[in-house]
Amino acid sequence: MSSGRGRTRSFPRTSRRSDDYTGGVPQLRLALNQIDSTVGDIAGNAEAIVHWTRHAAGQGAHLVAFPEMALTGYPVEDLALRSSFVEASRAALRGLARRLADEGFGEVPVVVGYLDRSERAEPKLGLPAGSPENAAAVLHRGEVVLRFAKHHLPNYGVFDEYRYFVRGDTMPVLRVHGIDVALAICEDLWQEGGRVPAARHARAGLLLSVNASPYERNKDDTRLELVRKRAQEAGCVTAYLASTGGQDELVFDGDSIVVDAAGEVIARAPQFVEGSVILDLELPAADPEAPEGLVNDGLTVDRVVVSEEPLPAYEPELTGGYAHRLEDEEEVYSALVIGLRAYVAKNGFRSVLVGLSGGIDSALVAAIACDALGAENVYGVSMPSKYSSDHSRGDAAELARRTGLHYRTVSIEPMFDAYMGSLGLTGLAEENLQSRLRGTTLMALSNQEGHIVLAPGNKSELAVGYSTLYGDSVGAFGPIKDVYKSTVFRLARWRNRAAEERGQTPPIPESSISKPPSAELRPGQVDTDSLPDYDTLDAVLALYVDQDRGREEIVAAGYDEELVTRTLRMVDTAEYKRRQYPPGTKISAKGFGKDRRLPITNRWRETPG
Ligand SMILES: Nc1ncnc2c1ncn2[C@@H]1O[C@H](COP(=O)(O)OP(=O)(O)OC[C@H]2O[C@@H]([n+]3cccc(C(=O)O)c3)[C@H](O)[C@@H]2O)[C@@H](O)[C@H]1O
Ligand SMILES: Nc1ncnc2c1ncn2[C@@H]1O[C@H](COP(=O)(O)OP(=O)(O)OP(=O)(O)O)[C@@H](O)[C@H]1O
Ligand SMILES: NC(=O)CC[C@H](N)C(=O)O
Repeated sequence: MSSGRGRTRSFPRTSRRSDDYTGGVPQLRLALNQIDSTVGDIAGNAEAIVHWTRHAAGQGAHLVAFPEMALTGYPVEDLALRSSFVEASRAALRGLARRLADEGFGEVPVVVGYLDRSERAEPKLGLPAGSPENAAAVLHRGEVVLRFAKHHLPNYGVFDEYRYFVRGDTMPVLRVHGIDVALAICEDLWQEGGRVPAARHARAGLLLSVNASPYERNKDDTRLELVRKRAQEAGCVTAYLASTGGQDELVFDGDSIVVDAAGEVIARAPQFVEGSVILDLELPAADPEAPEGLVNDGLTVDRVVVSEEPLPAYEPELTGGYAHRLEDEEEVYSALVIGLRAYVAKNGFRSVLVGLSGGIDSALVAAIACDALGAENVYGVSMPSKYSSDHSRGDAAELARRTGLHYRTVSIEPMFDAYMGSLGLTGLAEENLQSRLRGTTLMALSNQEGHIVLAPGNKSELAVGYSTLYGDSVGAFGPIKDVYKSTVFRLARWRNRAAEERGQTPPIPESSISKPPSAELRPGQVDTDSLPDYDTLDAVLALYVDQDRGREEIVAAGYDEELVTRTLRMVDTAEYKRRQYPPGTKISAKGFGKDRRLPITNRWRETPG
């Protein structure tokens, strides 16, 4: 499913009308379609491409672009290894070219990312000829007139592109209305060398990069600086087309950028919103002396001319604009909303179920779910035991009242008594039984009613193993699994503040935010009985988990030696639990999952000395 198919949204833009406009320079109206594709839904994605091309053509665009692998969705992971999928992508691309022409858009070149296969082998990566390519093509007059593969492949963090793809060795250049447009795919901009300097050597008038760049906190600033730097290196206007939406743990945050040759921003699209940036550019005419053949870094120019004649001069109207930027908490919160919404919708569900303890984690998860899906699709269950405090029950009910989510109470006491009568458990076994009865209750209701269960664990808890296996860790999706507890507090406060500013009821009860966190599995239990305070814990975890610093370094950074040793040990011994945790939205550079891969069986310990 690609959202927004039914409606078409153009981002706000400023219009400039200049009386002294003389015209006569090569011009282009460029449409960057910041769309949300769904992995594997080739037909649905093709439909979206037609829809947005229709919109762009209706706005008079001369060149239309779609993100990296827009036709297949991104990342396709091991689907790339299945030739049936690769062939379906190739066939769909040809079909799309014909369809666009049949619908009357054949004259407008359309750049589309898709999955292809290579004639060439990549022996260094062990990839034979016929292996997949992360490719893009230009469709024009019913034909695929130019195709190319990503040159630089990302092979770090969540990316494994050496595992799949043969890299491209051409410098694709599309001549449209007498302007040379150099083309690139995502990582081509992130690494030094390759297509950026090649675009300069090829004397391109515009560098157009199609991307699928997963969201991480603060990455928008990094991207902006990157695009500005690359534009200066390429020596031409640079358009960076981003995708939007969510795919499993990844969120694509939009924020397409166009900068001039000096790196000054011409246009910046909204974050997290599907839509189209359409703008008029005045660009240098193609250089008749522009080189052919090998230009740079083993890249050979592959130039295709779709139209040599410059356009009759027209007055530029769509001259860019700068979309409103989200503040840090709003940005992270939006990513969490988009991630959950995409997961639920793209997996064919409508509603979610969450255990409401009255605590901040489940309250934040419920608030995110209400924003993502509407309160009418969120089901909360209070499952008190004999250790549940009155305020916990009250806070859970208050959350339901504030948000309007469906709410019910299921006491776990009779089940607990039945188990205790049969098994006679004590200590930790008795504590965890309560959590497991809640997990079983949620899964039973999920089976019965068809909602997916949300696991409310945060990154701090996941790091130290502070959750019960098959208890509060059950679920389909963990919306805040990459959010440290200290950020959980900030997000909850931000969400309430945002509601107040909009004249709405803050969703999260104040006492859920202000009371000391507790698992309430035994009388009077609070998290700080077994864990350091969350600010200190999170600071140590940020060094160990996110930055891979060793024990000595963390102690040298000023943290108590015993605390560091204990924390690191907890992290190390919880790997088995994390591996069994549901997927959840990534917001950091190192989320638990593909970003951080550690052996479960592992005797290495960051011990003193
Ligand atoms: N390497 C390994 N590979 C596979 N399994 C391994 C294992 N090491 C232990 N195990 C197994 O794991 C199980 C122990 O794990 P588990 O049953 O989860 O129990 P455990 O981790 O021992 O205890 C749960 C902890 O989480 C806390 N908690 C629970 C619930 C909610 C919250 C909260 O505030 O959110 C906190 C609770 O207070 C307690 O400290 C045992 O069956 C053990 O055999
Ligand atoms: N009484 C309860 N009723 C319903 N669900 C519960 C209850 N107690 C715990 N849970 C579920 O188990 C999860 C773990 O909760 P717990 O109270 O152990 O600690 P927590 O990690 O501090 O979470 P929270 O901040 O949501 O309380 C909760 O988020 C909630 O989904
Ligand atoms: N799809 C890609 O090539 C993405 C890689 C790039 N470094 C990014 O995170 O944006």
